[in-house]
Amino acid sequence: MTESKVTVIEVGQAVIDADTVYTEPVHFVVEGGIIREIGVGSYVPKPGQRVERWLRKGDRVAIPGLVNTHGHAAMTLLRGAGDDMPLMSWLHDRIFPIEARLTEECIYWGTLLATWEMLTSGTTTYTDMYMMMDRAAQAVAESGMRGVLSVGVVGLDDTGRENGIRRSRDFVANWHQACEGRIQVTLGPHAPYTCPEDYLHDIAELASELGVGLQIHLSETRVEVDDCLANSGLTPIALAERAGLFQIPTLAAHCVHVTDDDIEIMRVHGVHVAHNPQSNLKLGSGVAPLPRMLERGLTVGLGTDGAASNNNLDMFEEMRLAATLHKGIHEDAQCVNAATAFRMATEMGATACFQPHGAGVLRVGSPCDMVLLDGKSPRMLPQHNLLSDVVYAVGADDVRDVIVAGELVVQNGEPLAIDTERVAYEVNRLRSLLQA
Ligand SMILES: N[C@@H](CCSC[C@H]1O[C@@H](n2cnc3c(=O)[nH]cnc32)[C@H](O)[C@@H]1O)C(=O)O
Ligand SMILES: [Zn+2]
Repeated sequence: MTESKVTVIEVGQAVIDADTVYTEPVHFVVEGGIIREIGVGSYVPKPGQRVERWLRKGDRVAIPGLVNTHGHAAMTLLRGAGDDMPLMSWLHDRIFPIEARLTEECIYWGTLLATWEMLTSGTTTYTDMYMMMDRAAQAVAESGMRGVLSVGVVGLDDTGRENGIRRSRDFVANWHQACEGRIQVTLGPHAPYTCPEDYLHDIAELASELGVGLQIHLSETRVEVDDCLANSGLTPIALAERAGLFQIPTLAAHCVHVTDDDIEIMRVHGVHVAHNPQSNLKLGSGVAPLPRMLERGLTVGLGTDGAASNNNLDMFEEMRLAATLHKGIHEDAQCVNAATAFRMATEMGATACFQPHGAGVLRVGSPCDMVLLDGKSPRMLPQHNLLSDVVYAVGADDVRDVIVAGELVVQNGEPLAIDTERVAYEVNRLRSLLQA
């Protein structure tokens, strides 16, 4: 009989999913990056079983890794470069001119900075849509993080369109399912106001040929919707449907200014949504009708967007905002409860960004993507309700250890595969280049 080599993780408490909490010591047996067994108390190895690694973390609380369903990682280099501006002038007057100066090394170091910030604040899976994405993928591969990555494309001229199709095709070939499936690739048409309808159709055809999904910004601002209606007589959602986009598994970021008809279109086609409450507030875009989208059965995850429109990548903040903002807007304290916000930041977010069934929870058969919180944090006391503490009290500062695909990637707050001093040096060097 071949010997099985397993990792055992023993913790003081665990939130398995939004409905299941262990408030006494529990162990997880992990093999091949997958949770094979969960049990109360310490683990007793089976005959013929060798425990290769034993993480004894009795003062930790395990939760599923958080899932950031929308962002542009290397925009960490643009953090603080453009504040207090609405989306369109922010993009055209501040962001695009700086992005024109970005180099391959900017994308590599900016993405590595983002993985450092995300991993140490409890995010184990994120999505990306940016440029020079081979260097971003290299950083994600090195960091140990799980990524759903796309080449952002715009189609405002023929050269850009052909170039975008070629870069997208190459990126899928080079990186889809890389690092034993830790990296997945989708297509990334930027938005309906930068990708004409026929180009969106070409992108949908390419996605169908390559067998991948896509991510796109939709109905983020009132201006976007009004312009789209004026130009095509359709909302951005209806235009995306007419372009054939929703024949492809689609993750639509923002969906702030959507009508009931738009939500019905998204429901019928199974369009997933990335809700980015902090970015929508900071850019003055508005507040998405999250309760209505959830009521109608849409799959909605949470995202930070880029660090230039947030300005951090903290999913605990995004989760708490999702659980409180809509209560205030609707004057209804039962709106988007703790379990719903937690589910959006984990299980539903994983589904939204095309992760396999079982991702985003700590059940048997799930990928072992796990965050270990400091069980001795004052924010965990007196613990009337552990899930409530995780959503309404705990923060990124309480993250101690992080495991992705069964591998320890953060220990006592330090990322194990990222040279943080070198990242800080390079990012500061590049900031002066971008400021020039
Ligand atoms: N401009 C890239 C293609 C798009 S990458 C993704 C783009 O989305 C931009 N972006 C970041 N946040 C948002 C947002 O909230 N709405 C729309 N675009 C955004 C970001 O600055 C970047 O230009 C190129 O020419 O290769
Ligand atoms: Zn975005």
